[in-house]
This record gives sequence, C-alpha cells and structure tokens, in this order.
Amino acid sequence: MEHTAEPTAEHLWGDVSGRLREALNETTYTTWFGDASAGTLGDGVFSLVVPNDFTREWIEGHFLGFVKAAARDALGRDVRVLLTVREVEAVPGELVDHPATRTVVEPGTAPATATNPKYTFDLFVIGSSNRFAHAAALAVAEAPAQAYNPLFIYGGTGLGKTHLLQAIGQYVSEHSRGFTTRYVTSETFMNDFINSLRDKRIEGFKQRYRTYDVLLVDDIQFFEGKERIQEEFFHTFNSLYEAGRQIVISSDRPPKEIATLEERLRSRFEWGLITDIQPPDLETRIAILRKKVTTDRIDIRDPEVLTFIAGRVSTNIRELEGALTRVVAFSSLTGLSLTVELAEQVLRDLFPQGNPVPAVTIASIQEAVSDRFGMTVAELCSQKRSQSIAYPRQVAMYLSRELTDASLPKIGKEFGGRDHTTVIHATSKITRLISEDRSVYNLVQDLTARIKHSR
Ligand SMILES: Nc1ncnc2c1ncn2[C@@H]1O[C@H](COP(=O)(O)OP(=O)(O)OP(=O)(O)O)[C@@H](O)[C@H]1O
Repeated sequence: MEHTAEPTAEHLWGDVSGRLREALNETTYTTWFGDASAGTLGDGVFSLVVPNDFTREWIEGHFLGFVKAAARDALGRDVRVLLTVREVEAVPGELVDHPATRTVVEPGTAPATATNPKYTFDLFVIGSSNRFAHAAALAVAEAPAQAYNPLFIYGGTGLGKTHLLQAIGQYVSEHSRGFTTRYVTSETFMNDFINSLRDKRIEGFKQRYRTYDVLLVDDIQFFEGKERIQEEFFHTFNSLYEAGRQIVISSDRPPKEIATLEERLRSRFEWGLITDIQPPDLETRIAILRKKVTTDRIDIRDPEVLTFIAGRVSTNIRELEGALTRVVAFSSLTGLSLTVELAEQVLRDLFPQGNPVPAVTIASIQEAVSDRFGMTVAELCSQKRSQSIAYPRQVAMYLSRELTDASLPKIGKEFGGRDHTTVIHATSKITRLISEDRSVYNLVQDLTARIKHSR
C-alpha cells in the first residue's frame, strides 16, 4: 500500500482482507472473515470487528499471526491487532425469536435467531402425514383470526412444526401489510417475562405481547409444570383472543398429554383447531429430499441416491436432511461421485438397516464427545468459553440436535443451562463446517458411529 499519511481503518482492512483472501482459500476466508469489518486504527492498534465470540476466538487461535503479518505488509510497520465483537441490538417489530429486553450478547451465542428464510409454505412438501396441518396453517396465514383460532399443531420432533409456524409468520408479513407478527419459542416468552419482572417493566411486556396481530408460540410443552408462566400466558391468550388476534401454538404432544397444564389453558386451546403432524411416508421423504436438492442446488445425477437415503432414515426429517448433508459432504470432500454405493458407505454405521435403533441420549453424546477430547463431561458443560472447550461443546450440541428427540431449550439446559439460541448457533456452525472441513466431517462421523454402537 502506497501512503504517506496514516490510512483509515477501512483502507487498511481493504488491503489486509485482500491479502488474507490470497493466503487462505475462499471458503476459509468467507467462513471466518466474511462478516468482519474495520474498527479503528490508531496508537499502533488496529481493531477488527467480528460478529461473535466464537469467530473472535477462532481467529485468535488460528489466524491472528496471518492478520498481523498482512497488516505489517500493508502498513510497513508492526501494529497490534485487536478483535472486538459487534454489538447487536434487536430491531423492534422484526420477525425474530429474540427477547427485546436482552441486549447483552453472550459469548458463544447467536445474537438473534432471524427467522429462517427457508421456512416458507413454498418449501414445505405436502404429504398425507402433514396435509391437514399444512392446510390449516395456510388458512390461518391467509386470514388471521378468521379461520381457526387458536391453531394448535403437535407432532414428534423434527417433523416440521417450526417450519409451519414460521411460514405463517413470513406469509402474514408479506401479504398483510400493517399486521404485526411475532414468533417466539415458549422459552423466549418465559425469559422475556422473567426479565420484565426483574427490570420492573412488566407493563411493557404485557403491552407488547398483547398487541401482536399474530403470535406464534413454539414448543409450548416447555410450560409444563411452570404455573406462573402458564398463568401469564393465559392472560396473554385471553387479551389477544378477545381483541380478535391470531394465536398459533406448537407442541410435541396434544394439550391433554401435557401434564400439569392448567385446565383453563387446556380448554382455551380446544376452542380452535388441534391438528397433528405424523412422520412422513417414503414418497414424501423422497419429495422432501428432492426439494432440498433443488433449493440448495445440489448436483445429484442418480435419483436412486435420494430413494436410498429416504429408505434409511424414516422418522425424523431433521435426521433425513442431516443424512443428505453428510453424503453430499463426503462426496465433495473426497471428489468421489455421488452414487448409491457412496451413500451406503457413509450411512452404514449411522443408520443401520433393519433393526430399529434404540434412542440416543444427550448423556451418551456428552460422554462420547468429552472422552474423545480428553475432558470431563463437567468441563464440557461448564461455563468455560475457551475454544478448546467451546468447539467440542458445539459438536456435542449438534449431535444432540440431530440424534435425539430433545428440543432446543432442553439441549441448552443439559449443556450447563444455556439459551436455545446458543444451540441454534452451534448446530448451524457445525453443519456448515461438516461440508467445508474434512476433519470436522470425520469427527462427526466417527462420533455418531461410536454413539450409535455404544448402546
Ligand atoms: N414437509 C416438509 N417439507 C420440507 N421440509 C420439511 C418438512 N417438514 C420438516 N421439514 C424440515 O425438517 C427440519 C425439521 O423441521 P422443524 O424444525 O420444523 O421440526 P419441528 O417439528 O419444529 O421439530 P422440534 O419439535 O424438534 O423443534 C427443518 O429443516 C424443516 O425445514
């Protein structure tokens, strides 16, 4: 860089990022530096702003030398490089699952769970197992508070409840201008309530939750045994209902099976429509994989590969998608073509044919992962955030999400009482790394095989 005066931080970052791009491969660069931006430059210190602590720790652990060297080359002298984490604030009215009261971004957590853009009606595959739930959700989205109110959708893990709830939210936001929509997990609702009590802002909480035109509450079974929050939800429900606003609720079981659900709340849920989602049949599973292949632009020439995967993974769509991801990752990492034989090789240990596999527990995953990394389960679940512990923890959270029935809040709780957004962050990060980094892919494959065979 030719300069006489001190360049700005932006100029320096422009130069440094160009050098990093050349030194690292494109994927690595995008993964770790794609969201970085220039901070400040002065007094011999260059600060670089990154989106979260996970990225900060990873860069510090792996690339700090690179960044320093690139900055030295660009400036012609040494500077200290300081990484800082970007502050994120919730945007009022945005369709996010994020308690607006919580502004502190915990290290290692995703700041806000922006609604997944893929959770739309267009990308939801209809089959006999979900036809009715889909039709009810669409009717509600087209005419909030007119078709079915409340709409209660229940079904086993990974069968598309969150997808449908968020599809309603996105549809209303796009088609009914002026309508306010909020998607929350029941855990977020509860945390929001608790924080408002603590901060003496309960009026604000009530005002907010009681004025949404469409309120979508996911995984309501989390309210089980929590009387105070059930009472608050009861009042929220009544206010919304009386004001002609739409409420949509999901749960892993029907209201009558949620033990200790207050009777008056249970009967409110029965005012509207209760519908279930069942595990998809083979045809639907193949159609879901086809849709995913098209959406993600995956190049699969042999259609038998999808039939094979759909035949192996039968109950949980999240697992089904996970199986596809692994097969595709293995093929692209090894350069081998995507055939049924390759899929069979990748899935052999993970989804053995024939004998039904007993359920995997979070505890068995924690044991296998901590054993592999030479640490104790207590350390794995501790509050420590160093990279050497955070990474195994994220792998274990990813496996818990993929291989067990546990909900996001439940997984967070089992890993030292963490927020469910931490689990979302961990799973999306590891999902991405699996297809980019052979060692991560191998690790996840080995661990899965070990966990499945240890029972
Ligand atoms: N019918 C469908 N068509 C396309 N994709 C689907 C369908 N059903 C589920 N999926 C996909 O399967 C994955 C799991 O679905 P989702 O998260 O909505 O399940 P869930 O029922 O909310 O599970 P949990 O109770 O564990 O939260 C998502 O990636 C979702 O997009």
